[in-house]
Parts: sequence; structure tokens; C-alpha cells
Amino acid sequence: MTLKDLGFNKSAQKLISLEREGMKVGRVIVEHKERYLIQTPENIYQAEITGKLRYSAESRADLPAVGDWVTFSVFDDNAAIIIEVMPRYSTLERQAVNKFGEKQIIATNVDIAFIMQAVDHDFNLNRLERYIAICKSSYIRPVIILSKTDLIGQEKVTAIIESIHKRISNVSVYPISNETYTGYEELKETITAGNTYCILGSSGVGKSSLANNLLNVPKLKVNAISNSTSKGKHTTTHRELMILPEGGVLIDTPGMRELGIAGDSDSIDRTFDQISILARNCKFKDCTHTEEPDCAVLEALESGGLDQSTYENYHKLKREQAHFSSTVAERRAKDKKLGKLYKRIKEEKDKRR
Ligand SMILES: Nc1nc2c(ncn2[C@@H]2O[C@H](COP(=O)(O)OP(=O)(O)OP(=O)(O)O)[C@@H](O)[C@H]2O)c(=O)[nH]1
Ligand SMILES: [Zn+2]
Repeated sequence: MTLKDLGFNKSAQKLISLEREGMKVGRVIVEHKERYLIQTPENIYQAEITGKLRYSAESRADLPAVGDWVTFSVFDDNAAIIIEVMPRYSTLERQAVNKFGEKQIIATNVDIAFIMQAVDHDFNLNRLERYIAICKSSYIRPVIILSKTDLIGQEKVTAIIESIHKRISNVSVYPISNETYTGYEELKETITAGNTYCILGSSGVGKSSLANNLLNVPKLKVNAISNSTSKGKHTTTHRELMILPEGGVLIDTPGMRELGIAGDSDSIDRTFDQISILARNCKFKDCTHTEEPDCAVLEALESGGLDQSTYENYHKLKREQAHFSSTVAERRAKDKKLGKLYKRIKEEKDKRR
């Protein structure tokens, strides 16, 4: 195995130097309560972080996450201490439920996300757009996978693909069936060594089935593994970062199951290409496309050149975004105010001495 097999590609090379004297470089494959498994081409290490790293971390985001490249040193046998988390070229995160609106990292250094929707009742263009927005704000390339094509006719599949292309540009769509393996050849051709992948989508769309099929895990074996882990055995078999047999790395963490919007508002604009192109012709540069005169977006909406649902989804995402960023901004402002207050109190004290 080489570092490339573990996903060390050009994007990583740009940020990460491997010249670390006396230290090892590896990739985090499991994170659980500040305990980690690190994989190198030769070995897997159980690791903790240095006290320095813990205390200098300003938030959870500064601690290692699955997908991170880290430097570490080894003391007896397989025990290791993580010294440094290397810079990330992409970060998949979600708005955590914690009170500060702090983002929670789901995985890092992911190149491509397979956004999965089933062609039966799960199919929903707004939700697709939402996932694409998440990917773009995370610097991850989205690819759409339509699953369960065995449940409907080819004509309907074609119609769904057309409806996607009408709303969403520059994203490839792969129709597959996990039952009949239809579409797998085309999909596998896009998977290349050195890249890291993840699968996003609602519950029940077939994410585990896809992962198992890509990993060539026989169905029976999946059950055997989950049985042994539920008995509380030490779970070295449990990995959240796996190497695909034909090359490429797949990350599957529990956090991927539920995602919200947590990104910059630009990413939404980038997703809604059509709207941003129209917006260039709005009279006002800061047009919100809601009530302004000479708004090119509203005009397109009226003339039918812009889909009503695209327009509504755009505003919905913007609102969520605004809500999210205001909580973070408010917190920052509060911290700043507190900081000033502490400083003033200290100054007053010093004066009195
Ligand atoms: N007919 C059909 N059924 C499928 C296909 N893919 C998955 N299923 C079935 O759909 C159900 C859910 O599949 P999973 O792979 O567990 O879906 P998931 O997205 O991992 O679901 P969560 O674990 O809840 O997130 C299972 O009963 C699968 O057998 C498919 O392509 N065609
Ligand atoms: Zn406008």
C-alpha cells in the first residue's frame, strides 16, 4: 500500500509536506471521543492527541477528524500520539445542534460526494440542490446517483434525469440499481485511485447497499460483522475510511446521515447558476430579488424563464443560511465584547494598584 492508495493526491500534496523528521504521517480512519485510529501504508495505530494540541484547539474543528492527514509519533508497539493535524483541502461539516451554532466536522479531505436519491418516492429536486450547495461550500465535487432504477421504467428514469439537467448544470448523473447492478460499470469508471469519496442522501435510499457493493462485501458478511460488534467486541473491524478494491477511498461516518446547510452564502449563488447569471442584469448590485425595481430575476420569473420552485428554493436556502451565520456572528461579537470588558476590568485593576 502507498500513501496514494490512502488518498494522498495532488490536492493534498499542495498543502502537505511529508518531510517530517522522526515523525510518521498517516490518515485518520476512525474518531471516537478523542481516540483515533490512524492508518499508514504499513500499519494501523491507536492514537490520542497531545495535551498541547487539545489545549491550543479553539474549537472542535481544530482537533483531528476522519479523513485528516496527521503527523504522529509512536511509543510502545501500536500506541501513538498525534502531534499535528495537517491543513485540509475540503471539510464536510454540518450545523451541530450545540448551542453556539458551531459547525461539526463530518469528514475531511473528501474529493467527491455521491449525492444519492432513489427514483421512487424519495426523489426531490429541492433536496438535491440543498446537497449540492453543501458540497460546493465544502469544496467537494458533487456527483448525483439515482438509485432503485429497477423500481420504475427506463422512460421515467430518463424523464427524471432530464428534470435534473434542466434545474442543475454541470453535475453528472448516474442511474443505478443496487439490486440488479445496473449502471455500476459506468459509475466505477469514474472512481479513481488517490481520490476520496463519500455518499450522502436520506435514509433508505441505498447508501449502505452502494458502499457494500463498491467494497465487494457479500451481504452475509455484513451481518456477521455487525453481530460481532454489537456484542461489544473490540472494534478494530470498524472503519470509517475504507480503501475500495479498484482504488479510491470511501469515507462513511455516522454524521453523514444527516446534513444541514453550513456554508458561505456564495456557495448558494454558485449552485443557482441561473439566478446568479440573471442577477448580473439587476439594477441594484445588492438586489435581493424580492421586491426591487428592474430585478432581472423577478422578470425572468414572470416571463417563465425561471422556474418558480428554483426561485423559492433559492430563498429558502438563503434564509437558512442567514439564520445560521447570524448565530455565529452574534457569538463572535459577544466574545469580542466580553474580551474588551475583561481587558477594561484588568486595566482598571492595574490602575488602582
Ligand atoms: N429495489 C431496490 N431496492 C434497493 C436498492 N438499493 C437499496 N435498496 C433497498 O432499500 C433499503 C434501504 O437500503 P440501504 O442501503 O440500507 O439504505 P441507506 O441509504 O443505507 O439507509 P440508512 O442506513 O437508513 O441511511 C434496503 O431494503 C435495500 O435492500 C435498489 O437499487 N433497488
Ligand atoms: Zn434582482
